[in-house]
Amino acid sequence: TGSTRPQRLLKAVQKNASRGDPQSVISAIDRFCHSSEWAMNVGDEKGVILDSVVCEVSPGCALELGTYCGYSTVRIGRLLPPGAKLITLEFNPDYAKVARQVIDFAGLQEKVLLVEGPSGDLIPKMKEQYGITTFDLVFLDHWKDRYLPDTKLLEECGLLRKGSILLADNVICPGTPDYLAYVRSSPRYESKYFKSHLEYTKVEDGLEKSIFLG
Ligand SMILES: O=C(NCCc1nnc(-c2ccc3[nH]cnc3c2)[nH]1)c1cc(-c2ccc(F)cc2)cc(O)c1O
Ligand SMILES: [Mg+2]
Repeated sequence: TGSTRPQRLLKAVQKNASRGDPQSVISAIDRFCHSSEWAMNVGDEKGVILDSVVCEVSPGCALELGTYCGYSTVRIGRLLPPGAKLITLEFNPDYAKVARQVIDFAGLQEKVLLVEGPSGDLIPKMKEQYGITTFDLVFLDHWKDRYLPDTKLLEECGLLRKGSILLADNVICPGTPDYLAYVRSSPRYESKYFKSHLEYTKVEDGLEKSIFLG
């Protein structure tokens, strides 16, 4: 049987990147997506905005919802301060299998914990199972209809503190209208839109950065 797109993306990393060099992994995936097959990574243009927020927050503890092939996991992981941790949740076992190999190839396995399962079940277990108090940064990039329920779940589980940053991908395309309305209208968030484009295309998309006010 044929390979899947994530498997072909992984082959491109193994062929064109250097083991232990996260930037070469990022470049290999971007080259693959620009010149061979589109894939739903946050991409190079929105990736620069993601990088700037990660550097600004310099999180001791970060959460990613939606690993896919691990592209944004590597982008975030390579910028974490020493001793910091990134937990990334993935529902699809085939995506997780590829992502683990991409994260390992980049040499970031000590900083990143990939957990398989549905976010709705895993978020309430974060404190007891992974010893999390609160997340300094949350990157939302999973199913677009899960952004709002999972944000409410993070609030209810006491996983956000005054100043925690939520950064959401795809708020225009495919779009997350209920999430956007919530963070932009709630007095508990200060929200800002970063206009960009859907990865590897000219279609409009953007990231929404929301500060939890407690
Ligand atoms: O669906 C997306 N991303 C989500 C994948 C995923 N990868 N993992 C999950 C998961 C879902 C539950 C989960 N529960 C716990 N972990 C979970 C992970 N979902 C996505 C789609 C597009 C896109 C745009 C235009 C198009 F024409 C077609 C597609 C662009 C993007 O940047 C995306 O991020
Ligand atoms: Mg996305």
